[in-house]
Amino acid sequence: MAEDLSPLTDPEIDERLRGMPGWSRAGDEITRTFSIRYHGGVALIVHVADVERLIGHHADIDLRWESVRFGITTHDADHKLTEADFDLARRIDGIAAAHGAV
Ligand SMILES: C[C@H](O)[C@H](O)[C@H]1CNC2=NC(N)=NC(=O)C2=N1
Repeated sequence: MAEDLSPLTDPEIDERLRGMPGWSRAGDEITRTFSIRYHGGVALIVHVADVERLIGHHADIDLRWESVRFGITTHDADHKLTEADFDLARRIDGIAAAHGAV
């Protein structure tokens, strides 16, 4: 899938985050932590991984007993933030909601 991997500017990043409650910027990645009990988190990750494989964009994922943290940046853009990161984040929000993660 041809995608625009040009790094976003700080104002563009801030503008996108304003419409994505729960997500925040940590350096050159965006991150969100969902509360969900362990086995729910495993199922959530499997679902997210399926979508990541389809879109060719992957998050760093931290699975714990009561939470799952996603961190996203674009490796191919020298680990800068691009539109692909926000696209994946929006997809994760929809999947997490379907799994009852908050
Ligand atoms: C060939 C493969 O699609 C690319 O290496 C993809 C894989 N997943 C990726 N994930 C992320 N987060 N950034 C990338 O630049 C990236 N590139």
